Amino acid sequence: MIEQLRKSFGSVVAVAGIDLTVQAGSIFGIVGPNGAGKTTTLSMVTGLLRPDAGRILVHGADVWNDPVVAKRNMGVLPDRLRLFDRLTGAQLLHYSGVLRKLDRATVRSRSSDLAVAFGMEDALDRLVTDYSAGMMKKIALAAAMIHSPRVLILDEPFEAVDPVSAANVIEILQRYAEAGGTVVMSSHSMDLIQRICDSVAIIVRGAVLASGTMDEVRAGATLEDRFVELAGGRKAAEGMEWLHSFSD
Ligand SMILES: Nc1ncnc2c1ncn2[C@@H]1O[C@H](COP(=O)(O)OP(=O)(O)OP(=O)(O)O)[C@@H](O)[C@H]1O
Repeated sequence: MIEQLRKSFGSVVAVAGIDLTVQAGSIFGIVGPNGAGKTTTLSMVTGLLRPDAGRILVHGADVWNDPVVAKRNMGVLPDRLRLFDRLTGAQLLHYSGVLRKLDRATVRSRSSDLAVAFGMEDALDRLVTDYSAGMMKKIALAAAMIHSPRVLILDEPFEAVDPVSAANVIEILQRYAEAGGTVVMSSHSMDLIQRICDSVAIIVRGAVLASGTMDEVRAGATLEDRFVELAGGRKAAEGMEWLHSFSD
């Protein structure tokens, strides 16, 4: 649950008083135009960025007053991946599990399950720094899941991920939610959010313009149409004639 969350960077108001309630066992999507405040919101929710005001409760624990308990319940895929990329994929999963107090045997068996699920069996012995963008995303996602948290907070989880891997990840997330896990994810893919999320919030200029179940927010239209309508519509491609005048 997020209550009256606010954050400014100098004169830029990134998050202007956001309230959201996410039901346990649901997949909740956050969508919004570039610069709307999605990453800033998720960074505050995961304890990476201190809010100017507001409160975030994760299964009853306040992220900023009771961080150890709140963070125990969370698996996080941050926006800009800052991975320990001089490790191999296997080592990264190992340390992610051990830091979460899993024993070595559990880490080993979960790592191999995750490698199969994410199609990364052949990559685990290679350095993460040599991975492609999509592979980095997948290993970071695997690392976020290894301790079986109650809540997964995923910033753009499908960016750069190929369609087969994305389908596998979607199935994993759906089964996780059916078992009672909660997923909060941001994405620019309207089709994907519409297809897999139970509930959604549309954030524009740091404020929630619509939130609720997918059907409530869509209100008979597609999510993409509602998004474009609320985000201020499309700009006509006028005044760019120079682009068609080819400089050669
Ligand atoms: N560390 C920072 N310092 C200064 N301004 C910031 C910082 N982080 C974000 N902002 C500003 O806050 C606003 C919201 O940014 P944010 O990254 O949350 O947007 P977003 O919705 O995640 O966008 P995108 O879809 O492009 O990832 C933007 O105007 C951005 O320039």
